[in-house]
Amino acid sequence: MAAASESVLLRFGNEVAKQPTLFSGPMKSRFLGVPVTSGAISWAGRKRQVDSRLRLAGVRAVAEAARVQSLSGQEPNFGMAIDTVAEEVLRGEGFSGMRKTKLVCTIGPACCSLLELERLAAGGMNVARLNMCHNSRDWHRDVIAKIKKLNEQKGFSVSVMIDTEGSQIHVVDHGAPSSLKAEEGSVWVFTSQKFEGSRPFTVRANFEGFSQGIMVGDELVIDGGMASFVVVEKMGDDLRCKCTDPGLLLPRAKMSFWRNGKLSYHGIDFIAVSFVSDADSIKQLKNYLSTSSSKSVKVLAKVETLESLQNLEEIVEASDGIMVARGDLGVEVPIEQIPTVQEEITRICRQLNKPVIIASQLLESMIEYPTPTRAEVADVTEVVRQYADALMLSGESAIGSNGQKAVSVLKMVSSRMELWTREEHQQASALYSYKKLGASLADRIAEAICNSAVEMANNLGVDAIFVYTKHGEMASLLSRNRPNPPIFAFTNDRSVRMGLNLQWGVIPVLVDNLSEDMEANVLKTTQLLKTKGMVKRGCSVLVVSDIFSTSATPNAFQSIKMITIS
Ligand SMILES: Nc1ncnc2c1ncn2[C@@H]1O[C@H](COP(=O)(O)OP(=O)(O)OP(=O)(O)O)[C@@H](O)[C@H]1O
Ligand SMILES: CC(=O)C(=O)O
Ligand SMILES: [K+]
Ligand SMILES: [Mg+2]
Repeated sequence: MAAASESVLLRFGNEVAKQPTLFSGPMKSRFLGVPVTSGAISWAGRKRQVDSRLRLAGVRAVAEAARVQSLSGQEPNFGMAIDTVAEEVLRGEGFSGMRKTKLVCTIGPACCSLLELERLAAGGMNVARLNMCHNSRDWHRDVIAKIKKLNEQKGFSVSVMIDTEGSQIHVVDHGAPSSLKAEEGSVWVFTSQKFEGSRPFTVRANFEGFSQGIMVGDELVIDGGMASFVVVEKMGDDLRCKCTDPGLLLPRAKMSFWRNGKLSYHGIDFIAVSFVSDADSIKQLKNYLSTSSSKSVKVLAKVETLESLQNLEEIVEASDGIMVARGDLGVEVPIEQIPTVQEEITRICRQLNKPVIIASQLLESMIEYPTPTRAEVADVTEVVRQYADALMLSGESAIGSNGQKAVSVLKMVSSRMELWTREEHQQASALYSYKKLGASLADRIAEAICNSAVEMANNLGVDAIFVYTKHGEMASLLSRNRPNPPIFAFTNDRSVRMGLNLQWGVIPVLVDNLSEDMEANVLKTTQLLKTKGMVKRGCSVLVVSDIFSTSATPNAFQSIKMITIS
């Protein structure tokens, strides 16, 4: 057999071991015999850390003999979709050119044409944010359609986030202590009259003029789509509304009106909820979504009030991610506290394995001027140093005249800081992350495997991590460790792919099919990447998976394996 590549396969059973059995006996030397590409540092010393971490985690590793594996032989008709921007970078600069910090751009009048959107996507936008506070729903629907078109026709992978209306919208309350279900066809009165307790089918709005300008036929949307009504009658300032889309009415829900056509949630990947105060509203929205056709939509909580800071951990736990909305937050808390609050939120999100976006005023001056201030560059640099998942542009892209340029500034500044942490502070930051992270999540096995995999990847100096993942969980756990090499997450679930667009260092790749045979998955995907010129001979890759290993091992197995591209 030609020694095209040598690999070691480590299999981790799902049960917790009583005895640490890792790396004992002959396996040790075989393992140390893995051909390692440049960058492997002091492996023998580091191995002890890997050992002890895995022991601590109680993971039993069944090490298989080192095997020679040839990655030749192509599978016909195996489809794979990877963002065209990532593809270009890979071809040109290789794995080391991949940016880790993700970019969110708010879409507004300055960038809503197909051409402008394409420029933003080509410039590196990973997620497009649509703020429901502005413009009509037809406008939003049109932008979403354009993004979908670009993804389909030009090979981009831009996720869509809608940001529900915030301070501008009305808060309504039905007075009952918990949520009420609005059934389809039921008729409710929305009133600004104050009353104690609750009245059947009555919801009060917090603002007297809430119905001004509203016409019969308008649509009333609760919490960005939790439930919808159509206005059937105006009675003075009150509105009689019939439920058209059943759902839950939370105490203190947010209400907005729509006219002419319905905002379709089709194709939306994230809902960012403004002015979240506790975990309940997030839980209820997620619960509602889970019973609707929008199951896979991820719910992000915007932290922008004092209350949300007081309930931070429960909010982070309940949501699929956080946006640090520094604009409104800066109104609620003294602005000198924003930097420390931001760092703390970022830390908690990473600890609890939830992506975090830092938003507002990152490059504010660029709304008008073509270059950022030094202070803005320092701010962005600090966000990247704190290892936030994503940076967000607001007015810079939505209404500014230098949107593309602002994106390229974010890209440059983040790439620079990422390189610096990688090369110059590699060890220090690795130690920092380990001390801080610890084992804190529910799935401690997966967590321990991913922590160890990242330590291995960093120490072995591999060029990339490939993770084969059904639900994205392992990809996100790897990302949480902020590894030096980029993480390619292969999944056969479109919504998993779009959801991972927000995660630090993850390049989601959609594949036709993930087999239970890991060898086949690795072979097919690697071969295809090679054929497309995206990986080169000699690259070393650490492979992690949460997919069944072989038919001989009927239980779910997770594995770590190192391969060298032949
Ligand atoms: N779809 C849009 N149409 C018109 N203007 C927009 C649109 N989206 C954003 N803008 C403009 O860009 C500015 C910044 O946008 P952004 O959505 O971040 O506002 P924001 O008020 O900070 O958000 P939020 O209301 O969620 O706190 C807004 O003040 C608004 O003037
Ligand atoms: C983005 C946002 O909502 C804020 O900064 O307030
Ligand atoms: K908003
Ligand atoms: Mg806000």
